[in-house]
Amino acid sequence: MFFQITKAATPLTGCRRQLILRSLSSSTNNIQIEVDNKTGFATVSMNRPPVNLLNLELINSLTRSMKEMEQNKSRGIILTSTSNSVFSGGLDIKELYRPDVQRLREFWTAFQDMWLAWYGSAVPTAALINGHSPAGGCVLATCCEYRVMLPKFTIGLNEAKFGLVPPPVVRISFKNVLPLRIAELALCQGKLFTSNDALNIGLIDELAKTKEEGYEKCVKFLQTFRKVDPVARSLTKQQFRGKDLDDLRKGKQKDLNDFVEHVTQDDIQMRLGLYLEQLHNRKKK
Ligand SMILES: CC/C=C\C/C=C\C/C=C\C=C\CC(=O)SCCNC(=O)CCNC(=O)[C@H](O)C(C)(C)COP(=O)(O)OP(=O)(O)OC[C@H]1O[C@@H](n2cnc3c(N)ncnc32)[C@H](O)[C@@H]1OP(=O)(O)O
Repeated sequence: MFFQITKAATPLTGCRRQLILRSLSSSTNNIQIEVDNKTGFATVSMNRPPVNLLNLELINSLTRSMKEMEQNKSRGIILTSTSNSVFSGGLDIKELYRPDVQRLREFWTAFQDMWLAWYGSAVPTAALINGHSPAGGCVLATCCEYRVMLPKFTIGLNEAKFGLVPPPVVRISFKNVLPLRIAELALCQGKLFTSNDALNIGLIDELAKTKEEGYEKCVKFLQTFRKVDPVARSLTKQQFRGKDLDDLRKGKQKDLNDFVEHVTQDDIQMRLGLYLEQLHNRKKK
């Protein structure tokens, strides 16, 4: 059992009573889970300040949360973050830079497993994108079935901008949401879309002015399945996503080997080092 249950009012929905489930599995408390008493929907909030970078521990917590909620027969999940300005800053590049190869392998295997768990989840999912969502953040959002985003943030796959080739597991869910031509162009350009542009191309489904409004829109989406048989719903989703999931399951080892080979190249290490430096110095200029 990973979670302890306590009752509390939630910052998300004012005075509505919710069950707050806190992860006990991780000493870092990098995920918070709240279950709405009324709807039975769970809100999973990434909580790794300052910008919810996906390191090995956060990735594992996300996978475990999904498995736990599936076992508990959750009726719907809303993925968001505790930050006011960032949904997730994507992969923690420190995991990729000058890596211990054993940990790098563990890291990428964990990322593959997280993607399989969220993209293939039996439970309906919605992303409440309450901040910037580049790269790995966009992957998580596109694994969900519906996306509601707050204004004036950015979302997209920007890997090409800093010299990385997005691996299949990064591309697939993006391709599942967008027309192929738009997806191809955006990936080749390493483009980050503003919330408005993301709405216009269909990368997100709705805009919301506030987190509370976004939450209500996600709830409304999840409620569209209220009268649908959950097994039929889940099997239908599997029919759409099954090939993508099978391809990764079958190609997992090759994908891992390609990833490690690519990331550990001298040229890629140099680019990663420069990018980290650039991020660190961004605000000093
Ligand atoms: C054949 C092919 C086979 C294999 C292919 C192999 C490899 C491809 C592999 C990888 C795929 C990767 C997907 C990814 O997710 S890569 C990560 C991409 N993420 C980004 O580019 C986001 C960068 N960050 C930002 O733009 C901003 O930080 C922000 C908009 C998310 C938030 O801005 P803020 O102003 O709120 O916060 P900052 O001050 O900028 O950041 C705080 C702190 O965090 C550091 N940081 C930010 N992002 C990262 C990161 N992704 N990794 C590591 N560190 C990061 C930043 O430097 C600050 O730290 P310091 O205060 O400077 O110490």
